[in-house]
Amino acid sequence: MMTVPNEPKIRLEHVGKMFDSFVALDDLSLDIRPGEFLAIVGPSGSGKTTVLNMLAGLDRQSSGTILLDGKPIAGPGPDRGVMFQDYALFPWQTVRGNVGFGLTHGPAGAGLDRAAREARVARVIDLVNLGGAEERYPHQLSGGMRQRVALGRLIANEPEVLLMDEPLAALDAQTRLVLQDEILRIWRQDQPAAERRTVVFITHGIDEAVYLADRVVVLGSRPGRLKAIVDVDLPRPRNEATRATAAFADLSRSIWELIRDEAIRATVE
Ligand SMILES: Nc1ncnc2c1ncn2[C@@H]1O[C@H](COP(=O)(O)OP(=O)(O)OP(=O)(O)O)[C@@H](O)[C@H]1O
Repeated sequence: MMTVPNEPKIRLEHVGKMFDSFVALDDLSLDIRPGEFLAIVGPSGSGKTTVLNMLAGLDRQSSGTILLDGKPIAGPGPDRGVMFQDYALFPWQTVRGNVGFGLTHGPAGAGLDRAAREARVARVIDLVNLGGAEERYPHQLSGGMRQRVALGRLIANEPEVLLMDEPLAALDAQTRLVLQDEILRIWRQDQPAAERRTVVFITHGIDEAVYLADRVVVLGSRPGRLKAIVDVDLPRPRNEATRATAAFADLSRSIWELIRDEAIRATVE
């Protein structure tokens, strides 16, 4: 990886985003550290997806600067992988075909011969616990399995930065908990930060943000703006016991208090 120690992986400096005269995001400055798991929470309309789209290079800020490894983001690139809530799998491709799609058809596979690509796909399928389902098609999979495929496709390309927009929101509560642990394992929470990828993870779930993240960025709305950055100093590796601690409950409550009024307002307007 190109990461320079002590330099931020991503730096946002006074970033603003307008849609015509509507301010979707106002003056956001934030450093994201290499290997960090950063969660973003905030009420509906606070600009979470707008931030992620700009980091992905799918949209451009109206003002300010966004640097990745010290260089301005000019568009999408293989150094960043994106996963959405309803990440559309290719229905005509099997699990193996979907996981390997970026390697076969995208820049991530350049320089890998067929055997190397197949070996990587097999390793990733194992990693996301889809062994035995390689030849199944998306319509033959549960929602949880489909998001595993999407996760596999994301990491098969080995991007340095994972950008995830509510990837677990469509799943039932139990499956979501299982996949949270999978994401932490894949992120290598038991390894030093230098061994990890950088993750930016948007969620509506405050508990989910606290369970997963090193820091939680809390955005406010109207206009979208930074409200607080909360350090989550819960020890790693985290597991079921983590959720039962008083520290976990305290952190979740304090984040909820930060967004409660706006979240309630967002439901009645
Ligand atoms: N292409 C667009 N054109 C006009 N307005 C937009 C566009 N994209 C987003 N917005 C507006 O910008 C604001 C921020 O949107 P964004 O999707 O980033 O919020 P969010 O925090 O991700 O919301 P949610 O939690 O509902 O997904 C919203 O008020 C939205 O309506």
